[in-house]
Amino acid sequence: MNSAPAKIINTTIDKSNQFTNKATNPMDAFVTVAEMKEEARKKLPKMVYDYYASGSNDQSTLAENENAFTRIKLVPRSLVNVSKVSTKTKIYGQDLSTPIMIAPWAMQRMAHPNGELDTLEAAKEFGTIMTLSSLSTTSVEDVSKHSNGNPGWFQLYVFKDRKVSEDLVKRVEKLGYKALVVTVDTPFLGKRDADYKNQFKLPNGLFLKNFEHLLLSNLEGGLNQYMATMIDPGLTWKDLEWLRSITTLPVLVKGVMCPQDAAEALKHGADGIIVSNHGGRQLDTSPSTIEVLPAISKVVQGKIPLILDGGIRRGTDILKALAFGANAVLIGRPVIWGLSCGGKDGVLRVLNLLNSELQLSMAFTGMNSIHEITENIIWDQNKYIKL
Ligand SMILES: Cc1cc2nc3c(=O)[nH]c(=O)nc-3n(C[C@H](O)[C@H](O)[C@H](O)COP(=O)(O)O)c2cc1C
Ligand SMILES: CCCCC(=O)C(=O)O
Repeated sequence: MNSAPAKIINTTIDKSNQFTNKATNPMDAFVTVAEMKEEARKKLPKMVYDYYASGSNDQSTLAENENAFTRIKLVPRSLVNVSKVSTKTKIYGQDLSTPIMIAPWAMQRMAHPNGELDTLEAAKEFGTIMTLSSLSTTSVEDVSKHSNGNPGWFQLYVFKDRKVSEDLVKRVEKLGYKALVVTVDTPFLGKRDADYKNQFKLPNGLFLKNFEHLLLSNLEGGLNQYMATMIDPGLTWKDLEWLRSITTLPVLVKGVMCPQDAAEALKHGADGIIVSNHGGRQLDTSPSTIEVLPAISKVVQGKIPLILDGGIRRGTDILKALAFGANAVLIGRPVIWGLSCGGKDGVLRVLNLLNSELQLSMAFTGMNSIHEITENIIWDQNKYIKL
């Protein structure tokens, strides 16, 4: 018997952040980040999809980033007035509609012709911040111009030739970027097997736009060789002081996975810490980010903003990160899939889905605002048996 094709029900999210079945945009057909990933897989060339999706080696950290969230249980609370749940928050004095920000990810024009510009538009429309990668396929100048001089944050890879990095820092400071995110987990690029097999290279017509003038903009020798040639593996904590001396922008350190490194970051004047294992793309078999967050939060003690990324695919994941001490989260792959599926509208859909799920899970745990969220909403058998 032939069964009729399943009817697609488009689900939109209304002003009070509830899911309803009124379609307004084709992107509303997607109800989960996982569905958007599957659509992106079908749409993108294999070489591009593999580069975006891959983790390093056996991809066990990539999987663990997601699985660790599922193992953590939340405690439902009843009869708390949750008629006015708000996800609003602030970072460095800037108002945000959500604690969800957009992680730096390289080469966005492989996902959509408008690349970084569409991601930025979605971030701004939603009331959040995008961090632009050093390795963008749109220049820092064009991104800034597109946002009327308010482009968000900038991610810095420190080059062997310090002058290249110093010039870039000066450029972004002048162009209105509001913070520098220095990535410290990439002295070399992790071994992502699929990129070797596919002999990854930038598709014709795309370039690393920030370095065109230096002839550092093509990747003919492959990603690993490019990074090994350009990036300084000799970077140390002392260089954080150098970086702070050449800019007035807040400097966040991205790629901290151990409490001792968090202490070093504080000692050397970091203005923020991003707990990250680079989305499972660097040291395989390192722990998930949510697992190490409590120990790092204990060191940071709220002195500077603490942000987590890695494996966030649901609103409940965000709630758990906030409960363990993060002030905000970054999302990487969900945005990649959103941009691939529908440009700006696709990224907006991802932000809407995750924020609505976050809001719903806040209501179920009796939380009305971001700053009320503590570890008390995490199920801990020992704690509850003792009560
Ligand atoms: C395709 C891709 C490119 C990335 N490029 C950069 C980059 O240029 N700079 C950087 O600091 N991190 C980069 N990252 C890491 C992300 O900023 C972030 O740490 C990671 O994606 C978070 O994990 P998630 O994808 O599970 O959300 C990249 C990640 C991916 C998947
Ligand atoms: C040469 C591209 C490196 C960008 C990056 O950080 C990543 O792919 O994880």
